[in-house]
Amino acid sequence: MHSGLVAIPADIREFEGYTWHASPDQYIMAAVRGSGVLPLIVPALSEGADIDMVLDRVDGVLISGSRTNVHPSLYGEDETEHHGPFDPARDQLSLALIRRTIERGIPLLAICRGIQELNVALGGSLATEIQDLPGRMDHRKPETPDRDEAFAIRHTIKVREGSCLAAIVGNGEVSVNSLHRQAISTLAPRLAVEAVAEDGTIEAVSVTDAPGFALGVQWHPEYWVGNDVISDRIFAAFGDAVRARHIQPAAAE
Ligand SMILES: N[C@@H](CCC(=O)NCCCC(=O)O)C(=O)O
Repeated sequence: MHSGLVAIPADIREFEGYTWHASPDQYIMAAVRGSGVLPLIVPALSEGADIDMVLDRVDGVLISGSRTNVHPSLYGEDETEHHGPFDPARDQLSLALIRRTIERGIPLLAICRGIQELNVALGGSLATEIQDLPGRMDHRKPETPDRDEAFAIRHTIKVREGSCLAAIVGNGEVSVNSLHRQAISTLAPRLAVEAVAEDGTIEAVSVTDAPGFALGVQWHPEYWVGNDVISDRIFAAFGDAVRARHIQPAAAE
C-alpha cells in the first residue's frame, strides 16, 4: 500500500514516430521501493498545466534527471552550441511546479537536472560543460553501454555539518555517482549549499525558508536504491515527509 502520491514532471521525447511524455523507470521505482509512494507522471503540456490542480492532489514532488538542459534564457544567458539539448516543455512545467511546491510546503526532492531547475526557478544560474572549467573534474556520464557502469559511484562529496542532508546521511564524506555536464554557477538566494565535490562543484542544496522537505542533489541516488545506504536514506527521508503530508495535509495554503 502506497503512503502518498508524488508528482513527477515528464520529459518530452520523440520516438516510434510519436511525441511522448515520459519519465525513466529508475525514478518511478525508487519512489515506489525507496519512499513507499505512488508516482504520478505529470504531462509537460506546452500550453501549461494547472499546477495547483496537480498539487491539490499530491503529497510530494520528485524532479527527475534528464539528458536535456535548462534553456539558458531562463537564467539570463544566451544560447550557444554548448547549452543543448533542450526540452522547453519540461522547463516550463518543472520550474512552475518547483516554485509552487515550495510555496505550499509540499515535500520536494530534485535530482540532477532537478537541482539545476531548482536553482534556476529560484533565481540562480548554471555553468555548462563544467569539465572545461579550470580545476573542475569531469562529471560527465562515462562512455559505456553498461548502465551500472554509467551510474557507478565515482567520487566523494563533503556533506556540510548541520545541514538537512547531514541529518539524513550524516556529516562528512560520502560517495556518489556523477552524470552531468552542467552545475550550479550562481546560487539562488534562497538556497543553502548542503554538499560540495572536491573540485567545488555544488552537489546538494536545500531551500532555506521552505516550510517542508526541500532537497536537491546533483547525483543519482534513485539508481542505487536498495543497494546503497546513502540512496536508501535519501528516499526514505523523502518518503517520511510525503507520508507526514499525506496523513496531515497542511491547512489550505
Ligand atoms: N543535463 C544536465 C543534467 C544531467 C542529468 O540529469 N543526467 C541524467 C541523465 C543521465 C544520462 O542518462 O545521460 C547536465 O548534463 O548537467
